[in-house]
Amino acid sequence: MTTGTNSEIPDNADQSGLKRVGRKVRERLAANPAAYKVPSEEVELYAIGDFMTPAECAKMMELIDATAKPSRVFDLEYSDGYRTSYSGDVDPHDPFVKKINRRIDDLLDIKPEYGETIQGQRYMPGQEFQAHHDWFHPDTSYWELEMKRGGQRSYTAMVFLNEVAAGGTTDFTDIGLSIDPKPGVLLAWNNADPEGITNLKTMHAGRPVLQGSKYIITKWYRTKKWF
Ligand SMILES: O=C(O)CCC(=O)C(=O)O
Ligand SMILES: [Fe+2]
Repeated sequence: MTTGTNSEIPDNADQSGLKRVGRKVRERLAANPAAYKVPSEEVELYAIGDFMTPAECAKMMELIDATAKPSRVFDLEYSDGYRTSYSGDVDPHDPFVKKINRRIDDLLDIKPEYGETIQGQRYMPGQEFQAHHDWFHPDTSYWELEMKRGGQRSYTAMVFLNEVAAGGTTDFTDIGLSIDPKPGVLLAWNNADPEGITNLKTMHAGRPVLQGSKYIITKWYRTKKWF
């Protein structure tokens, strides 16, 4: 991994971009009394309560259901054992989705063009998203392509849309933090450390839903224009 201090070394790991986005979000959220910084030395993580109203959560869940194929066979075929939830893009041109999208951009003060489209996820009992990092690992087949189409994933924003009867917590497995889904709550975390180095400690999982269902939206930001 390069440090970016020597201009002859290309910043392949996107350190300067990650550092820049991280700083900007930090400044923005520090000035927002509604943003609660989750106490951790290792991961920069914030929670914002009531980011979406109950009516907005209900509407988003309807959109997720509308894009989700109801068939269980489809779900089984879709699943790769790693992320077993239904997952799909909600229509980015839908005026309501656009409104929520703009609100997240504004909350974090990240350029709208850095943002990937909002993803909806629906977990039924037994479904989960096993421990992973949202940032791209350099040893993967898609790393080079992704670096060219927006750079590294800088920030993650995620909103819980409903109360889960049992299970479905979001666990940051390396720092021993477990977060209960609370409708309307937005979580946002920096995938890098303040120096712009991708942070191993951001390892997290969507634990299996045991009872009921779990709906969330996720939005990932890059360090450059995403396309
Ligand atoms: O479902 C969760 O709690 C985690 C989702 C997640 O990690 C993601 O969408 O990247
Ligand atoms: Fe994730």
